[in-house]
Amino acid sequence: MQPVVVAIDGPSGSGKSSVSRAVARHFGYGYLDTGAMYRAVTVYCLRQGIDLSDADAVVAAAEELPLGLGADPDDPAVTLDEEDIAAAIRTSEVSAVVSAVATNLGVRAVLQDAQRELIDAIAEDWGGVVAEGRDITTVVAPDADVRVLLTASEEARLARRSTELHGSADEAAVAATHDQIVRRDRDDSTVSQFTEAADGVVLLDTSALDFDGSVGALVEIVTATLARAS
Ligand SMILES: Nc1ncnc2c1ncn2[C@@H]1O[C@H](COP(=O)(O)OP(=O)(O)O)[C@@H](O)[C@H]1O
Ligand SMILES: Nc1ccn([C@H]2C[C@H](O)[C@@H](COP(=O)(O)OP(=O)(O)O)O2)c(=O)n1
Repeated sequence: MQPVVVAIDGPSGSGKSSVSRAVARHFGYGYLDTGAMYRAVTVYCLRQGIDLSDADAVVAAAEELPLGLGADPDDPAVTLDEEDIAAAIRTSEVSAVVSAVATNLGVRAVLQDAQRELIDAIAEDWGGVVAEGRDITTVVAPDADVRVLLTASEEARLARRSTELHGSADEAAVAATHDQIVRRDRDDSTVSQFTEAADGVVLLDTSALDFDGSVGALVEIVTATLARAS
């Protein structure tokens, strides 16, 4: 059996990470969070005192990054030199500046190459991989067996992230989340196209779905696409 590659893209708060992990678990596949790689470069630069606006220095950091990524959807470990940085990459400080790294085209080239290798290796080890990010369906793995753009309305995405970070989706909490969703997507979309489904990419809008409904819908798309191809 050929290993299966499932590519998922989408804007912030659409549910890429959580839904992709659940879908990987369902099929027994490995999981790759490509956003964690941009975040890890950011943490590394902040710790080394590298100015994020110094494009060449940030590319050099991406090239020498001592990164470890676990593919287990139940425990997607992220390490730098063996140190667990899973929490460090998710701080608001990192979320606020990660787009400066993600819009560095030299960094993107380095990480995209690494992601292609990881996708092949994880798919081989696990029989399949669910890889998620912003440019997986279009640039990193355009030949993936299943390609899905996971979206949700800005309102739904703001409410989800706000609930996750602040435990509420009231007006103040949503306002505090605005930069993380709206400004960051605007910056990120200058280098990747993740607002409209490219040719051959299935659009899954989860605005009206709860978490389990989103997982079920994605499982159905994967199952149907693989059945059609066999
Ligand atoms: N369909 C959904 N309905 C409600 N909440 C969801 C749904 N999908 C994801 N979530 C929740 O929204 C938050 C953001 O999801 P996440 O997977 O981090 O999105 P992304 O990786 O696209 O930024 C998480 O707390 C997640 O549990
Ligand atoms: N394939 C990818 C993955 C992430 N990025 C960028 C976009 C984001 O600003 C950062 C972090 O991505 P991540 O998926 O962790 O972000 P969110 O979970 O949506 O908050 O990296 C990218 O440009 N290309």
